[in-house]
Amino acid sequence: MTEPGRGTKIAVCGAGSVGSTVAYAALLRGLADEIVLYDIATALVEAQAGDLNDGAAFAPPATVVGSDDPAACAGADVVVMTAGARQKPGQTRLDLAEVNVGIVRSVLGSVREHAPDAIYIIVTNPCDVLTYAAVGFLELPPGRVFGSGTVLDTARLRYLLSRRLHVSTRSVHALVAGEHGDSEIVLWSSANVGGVPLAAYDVEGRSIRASEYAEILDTVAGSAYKVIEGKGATNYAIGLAMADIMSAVLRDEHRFLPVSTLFTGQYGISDVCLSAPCVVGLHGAAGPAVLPLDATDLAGLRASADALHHQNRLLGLPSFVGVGTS
Ligand SMILES: NC(=O)C1=CN([C@@H]2O[C@H](COP(=O)(O)OP(=O)(O)OC[C@H]3O[C@@H](n4cnc5c(N)ncnc54)[C@H](O)[C@@H]3O)[C@@H](O)[C@H]2O)C=CC1
Ligand SMILES: CC(=O)C(=O)O
Repeated sequence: MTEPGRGTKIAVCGAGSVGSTVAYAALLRGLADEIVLYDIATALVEAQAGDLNDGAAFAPPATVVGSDDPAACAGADVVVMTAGARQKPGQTRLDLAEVNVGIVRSVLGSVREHAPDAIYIIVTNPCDVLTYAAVGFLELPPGRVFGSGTVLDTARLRYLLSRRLHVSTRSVHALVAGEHGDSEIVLWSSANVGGVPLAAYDVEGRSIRASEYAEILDTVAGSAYKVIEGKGATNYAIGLAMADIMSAVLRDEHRFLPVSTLFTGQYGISDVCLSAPCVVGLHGAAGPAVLPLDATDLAGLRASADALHHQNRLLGLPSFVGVGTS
């Protein structure tokens, strides 16, 4: 592992709820020496950076810069894309696709000129569609462009299962895969608690029955809708999730994380970005790894891929298989 925060630079595009919370979480974790917030809203981005710098006495040493100039992202090791429209109550993530494809293309098109060697992580929704688009137009090897994917959804699932089973979230090993959105699935066949397969887990009368799976998935997939209904946006959990992903990159942790990457035949899925566990480190995201799934999980993953594939075609995104794979 590399030392954290030695000459490292993170650039966060978009200084709204998500971008500012990602910067805050990165600051508290001591992930970089310099954190740049870039946004077209000049007053907002300067205010967010000023507010974060005012907390310097309480965090590991780092400088936060706020700028409306993409050149401020020059030399970044990691670029996090959060700029763009967010869901209004009742909207799905896919409803944002058309407007956000244009924003991601214009923002990352200019940032790439200044940060050609960075790892690019897409958070803006719909995360998988935008990751697919970005893999194409950034023309970088696919592993250097990936989406935050279902890392957040997986955290939501682990939290929910941990409450029901009265165990630490850290002892729950269960993954959400597929779309970061309505067609996501839980990989029930590989879920375990403290090494015990979830289906066989029964401690102090606490267990999860297969009959509860659908309701648990609904709760996990509905989590963002509920938060957005109440406060207009989600920001804290994605901020923490992004700090974890950036730590895996900058500290070269080689961690398995369910991030969104271009599939090239894994699970019989090609030419679409969605989440399955990938090894994340300084190189970006390698994979996805192919887990032994049962027929139900495999069918669910393929159905999620089909939904995203359909969306990519509706948007007229060209097929990018073979681009930047060297
Ligand atoms: N992947 C995930 O797990 C999650 C994704 N999101 C997504 O993150 C995105 C951002 O959400 P919020 O921060 O809540 O929205 P927000 O509205 O608070 O912030 C968006 C920011 O983007 C900036 N922006 C817009 N166009 C720009 C451009 N062309 N260049 C530079 N900056 C530009 C705006 O000025 C604004 O400050 C949304 O698409 C949301 O759906 C949110 C939570 C979780
Ligand atoms: C908004 C969103 O994508 C989430 O919180 O999952």
